[in-house]
Amino acid sequence: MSARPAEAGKAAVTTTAAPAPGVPRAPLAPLVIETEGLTKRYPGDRLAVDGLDLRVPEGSVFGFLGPNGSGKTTTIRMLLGLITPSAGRARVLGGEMPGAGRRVLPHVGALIEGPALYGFLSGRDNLRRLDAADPTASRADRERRVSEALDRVGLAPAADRRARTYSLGMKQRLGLAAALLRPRRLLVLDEPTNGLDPQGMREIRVLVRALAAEGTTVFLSSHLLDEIEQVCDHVAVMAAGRLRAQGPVTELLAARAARVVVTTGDTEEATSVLGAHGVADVRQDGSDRLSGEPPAGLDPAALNAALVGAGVRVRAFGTEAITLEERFVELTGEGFDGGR
Ligand SMILES: Nc1ncnc2c1ncn2[C@@H]1O[C@H](COP(=O)(O)OP(=O)(O)OP(=O)(O)O)[C@@H](O)[C@H]1O
Repeated sequence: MSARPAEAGKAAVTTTAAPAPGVPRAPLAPLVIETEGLTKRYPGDRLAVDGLDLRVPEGSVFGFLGPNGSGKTTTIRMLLGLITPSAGRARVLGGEMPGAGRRVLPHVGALIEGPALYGFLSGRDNLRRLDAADPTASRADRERRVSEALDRVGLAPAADRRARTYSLGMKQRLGLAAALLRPRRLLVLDEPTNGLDPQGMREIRVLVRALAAEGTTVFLSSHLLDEIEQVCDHVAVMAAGRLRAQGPVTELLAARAARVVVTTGDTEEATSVLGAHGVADVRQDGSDRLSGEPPAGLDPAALNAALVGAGVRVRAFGTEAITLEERFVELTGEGFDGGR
């Protein structure tokens, strides 16, 4: 028998890079989602998710990023016990899914593939109906719960309009209100801003941030890098059913050296000096601008001195941090729709 949700995941920890000697390790957050070798093979031998080891720390806003078809929805369906894995295991709030679903799922709010709403009912009546379908929700408090959930997502002014008159963003927010009818430890949102205009996207982002600030862990899938950059502190990158990287966004960027950038008219000579010092992937970005990846441990100042020493007339020299977008393209081998 696994631990109760309230105690869930206490033994599990996130793995982070080892601290420098003498630097105390930061306390590690318990995990709210942890999978091991999670795999889904659909009939016809289509491997949608392949050996996924996912670790989602409590309190994080965790971005599950990957191009369309990379296995995000399939993973979410397995996490929520909607489909059975072909292999591996998934633990959510300390409970093994799908077996622990009854105990775990009341603590998990989910929004997948758009909310199931009745267009002819008002937003408020939709929530009343959903609340009434929850056997653990007391009737006496229903009106209060429904009003609070509508307030939460900023829909109180439109609460008594029919849902079919709502914009897509309002419908998404109503779906979120449904997920928030009771307090949740974890919110799982599958592409929550899909199809929304910039205003609708902003509304969802504000809500996600507010929920995270209250301590709810938010697991959010997206194929939009922009969205992940703006709200998430942790990220996992999927491509073709496999996990390419995961961890705090800052660590993911730090794992890769900045590029050196040299501005000079002597591009040929500079290219050969850079090459001789092990700078890889040297690119000429303009008529007088070169950039490349320095080897680990190479002091940029020494490289600058070497260029000058070789007679290269250096007009500017510096390093340039890699962007999240460049890092993800590297990890997945595919471009992302930046949503810009
Ligand atoms: N029920 C199914 N039967 C067979 N193949 C499926 C099924 N559902 C998904 N797939 C396939 O599994 C792969 C992963 O799909 P999935 O929907 O999990 O990806 P995704 O990253 O969520 O993409 P999207 O954002 O487009 O939904 C795709 O190749 C998809 O065609």
